[in-house]
Amino acid sequence: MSSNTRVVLSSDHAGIVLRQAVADHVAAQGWEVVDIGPTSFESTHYPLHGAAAARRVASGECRLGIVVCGTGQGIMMAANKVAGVRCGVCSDTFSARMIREHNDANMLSLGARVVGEGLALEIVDAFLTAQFEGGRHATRVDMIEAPE
Ligand SMILES: O=C(CO)[C@H](O)[C@H](O)[C@H](O)COP(=O)(O)O
Repeated sequence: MSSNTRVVLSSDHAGIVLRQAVADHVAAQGWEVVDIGPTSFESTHYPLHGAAAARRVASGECRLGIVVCGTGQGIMMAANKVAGVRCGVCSDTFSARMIREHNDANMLSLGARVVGEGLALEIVDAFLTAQFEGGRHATRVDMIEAPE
C-alpha cells in the first residue's frame, strides 16, 4: 500500500446514509477517511460531489476515493471527467477487485439504491485490499490515459 492511506468519500443526498456507513467501515480498517460531505439531506447535484472527490485523488492528496449516489452511475461519470481518475461502479465484489487488479482504478462508485449496506461494505473491502497487477494491464491503463 502507498504511504498515503487517505480515502476521500463523497456522495449526493441519495448516498449519505451509505457513505456514512462506508466511512465508519473504512476508518476501522486503518484508513484515514477524508469525508467531504455533504451532511444535509437536501437535494443536491451529484456532478459537484463526484468532481470534488476526484480532484482530491487526482491531486495526490488522497490515495483512493469512494463516491455514492442513487445508482452510482452519475457520480462515477462526473469523477471520470477529472484527468487521472479511473472510477468504476460496482455492485459485486469480483468487479471491485478486478477494477483495481486490472484497471488500476483509484475510485469506486456505489449505488445506494442498488446495493444494500452489507454487500456495499464487502465491495469496499474488495476494492481496498486488491492491488494493481501491472504488466500487460499497465499497457492498457496507459492507453486509457492517452487521450488525456
Ligand atoms: O443516481 C443518481 C445519479 O446517477 C443520483 O443519486 C441522482 O440524485 C438521481 O439521479 C436522482 O435522484 P433524486 O433523489 O430523484 O433527485
